Amino acid sequence: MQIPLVLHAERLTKRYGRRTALTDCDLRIPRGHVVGLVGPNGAGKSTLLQLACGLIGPTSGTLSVLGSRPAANAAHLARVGFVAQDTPVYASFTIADHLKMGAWLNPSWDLALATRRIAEVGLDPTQKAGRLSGGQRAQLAMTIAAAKRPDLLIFDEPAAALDPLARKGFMRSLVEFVGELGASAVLSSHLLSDVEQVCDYLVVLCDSRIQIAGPVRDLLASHRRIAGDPAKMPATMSAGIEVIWAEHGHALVRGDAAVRARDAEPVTLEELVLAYMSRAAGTVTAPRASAAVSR
Ligand SMILES: Nc1ncnc2c1ncn2[C@@H]1O[C@H](COP(=O)(O)OP(=O)(O)OP(=O)(O)O)[C@@H](O)[C@H]1O
Repeated sequence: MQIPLVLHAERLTKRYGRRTALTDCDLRIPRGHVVGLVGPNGAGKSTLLQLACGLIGPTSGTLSVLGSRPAANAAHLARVGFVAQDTPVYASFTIADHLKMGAWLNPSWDLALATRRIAEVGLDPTQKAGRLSGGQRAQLAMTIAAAKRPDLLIFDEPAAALDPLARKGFMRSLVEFVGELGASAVLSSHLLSDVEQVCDYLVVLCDSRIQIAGPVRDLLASHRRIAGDPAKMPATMSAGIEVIWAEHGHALVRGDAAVRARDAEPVTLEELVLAYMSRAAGTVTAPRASAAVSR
């Protein structure tokens, strides 16, 4: 039986004039995950999320979301909740106005869920949204997205401007919403600790290209850190080991042989992400071993 995909991209490319934001991206992300989308500034993360919401169209290649073209019709739009980078709200509307507007715009609106969450996070429904703090605004934007009862929640760095405590509360709410709705989620973030805390699937995007994608557990299981002189590593590597990144006498390597290698140590999610980001940025100090492992 084929597992339904939440995002399926094939050779997805997006150009803005002469600038390329996404290049030949292939992705097959099964439903039921909380996906962490990470990469440096300008990597193409927001572009990918905006394509998934149907806010922009691809230059070439294809992307399907929950099995359909993004924003294919009203019914499909209702299945996707989006929280944008700046968590926009209507400044002169109260929180209660926002909930009323949500009910008016969304056929599947869950007013009980929205009202309960607003109370749980300590917001006053009569307060004007323009007077909310960044953290409160983020909670309101997430509540509105979740009260649509979507199958997919998309977050574009919504917690970036929040202090650590507000971010913790936001992340907890995110996990609770996903659990309560039985939804999938995609979250772009620069904060690897957040990704580590809530995501069970990772996509690393650098310089417009997917570097690696997969369930966090599988990725951690297939990579190791080994000690040695990076300059000599390719010569000492056996077939089936790919050097992702090497520096300061250590290398992050991938492959079955790497996992079995003597003295190989487990890697953290942060080490894994930084290794792929360093490689994409061209700061690799050791060349790849000849027997590269396919993605
Ligand atoms: N509307 C636009 N017009 C022209 N270029 C754009 C536009 N939107 C994005 N870009 C360019 O596309 C590339 C990818 O941008 P994008 O915003 O998707 O990256 P990002 O990974 O989300 O970055 P950040 O982490 O800084 O938010 C960048 O080079 C950016 O300058």
